[in-house]
This record gives sequence, C-alpha cells and structure tokens, in this order.
Amino acid sequence: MERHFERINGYTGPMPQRATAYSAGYDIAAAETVVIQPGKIALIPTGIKVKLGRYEYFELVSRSSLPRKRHLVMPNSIGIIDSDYYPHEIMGQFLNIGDQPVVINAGDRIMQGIFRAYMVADNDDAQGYRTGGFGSTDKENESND
Ligand SMILES: O=c1ccn([C@H]2C[C@H](O)[C@@H](COP(=O)(O)OP(=O)(O)OP(=O)(O)O)O2)c(=O)[nH]1
Repeated sequence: MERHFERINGYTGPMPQRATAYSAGYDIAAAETVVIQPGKIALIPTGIKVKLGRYEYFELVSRSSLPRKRHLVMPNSIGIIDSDYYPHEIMGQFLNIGDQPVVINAGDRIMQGIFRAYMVADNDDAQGYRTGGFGSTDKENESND
C-alpha cells in the first residue's frame, strides 16, 4: 500500500488528520512535550513515519495561527520528507521568536503536511538511498553547522 502514515514503535498519540473533507493538509501533533527557550530552535518528534510512492514527497508547513498565537515559526520554512527517509520519524523544526519560553505539549497540532509530486530531469543519474536526515547526505568536507 502506497502513501500512508505509520506509528513509530511505542507512539500512542493521534495520527495525522485532515480537519475537513476539503483540507489539503494533514494536521500533525507533537509526540512529546518540549520547552523551547526564546531565540532557540528545537526538533520536535511526531511519532509518525510516512510511506510515499515513487516521485512523491511529503511537504511540512506551518499552521497559519502558530506565529501570532504561539510565537513559533519553522526556520526551514518548509520541511521536505523524501520517500527514502522512511522508516525514520518525521521531525518538526521550530524557532521561538518570542521573549518567553514556549511549551509545546504532546498532542498539540503544531504543523501540517501535504502529499506532493515531483519531477526529475531527463538526464538525471542520481543513485542510492539516504541513511537518515538533517545533513546525512553532506560530503565529509561540507560543514553542517
Ligand atoms: O522539517 C524536516 C525536514 C526534513 N526532515 C527529514 C526528512 C528528509 O527526507 C530528511 C532530509 O531533509 P533535507 O534533505 O531537507 O535536509 P538536508 O539538510 O539536506 O539533509 P540530508 O543531507 O539528510 O538530505 O530529513 C524532517 O523530518 N523534517
């Protein structure tokens, strides 16, 4: 079966869900309670992995209410979940732009994800699979800082 969500072992929280029949995005919840200090970035686990078809990716985007209501932004603007990232856990990246610590509670719907298709160039010869995320494909002499 292509294109579906699975729980990471031990996660009992909510699965991604669309709020209405016409919503494009699946709301995704935090799997753990995390406190983000002002000006700091945190990676938030979701308890979820996503299985994708060939030439598909899953796009993570913010919820429109997050900056004003929670003082949180996604510093990478959008997160791209590649199909060969499976079976790793989808992580959300958040920056606290306020001047007080922000608490993200387990179960809070912190972002949304949209299934998307991509194309490749005719003369593309990319090979192999990724081993993880967040800089896993960097070359040895490429800084990840
Ligand atoms: O917000 C995000 C962004 C990415 N990822 C995971 C899925 C994605 O497939 C992988 C790599 O993401 P990307 O290619 O954007 O990051 P990179 O910094 O280029 O790392 P890599 O060298 O691992 O590709 O990290 C997340 O869980 N959340």
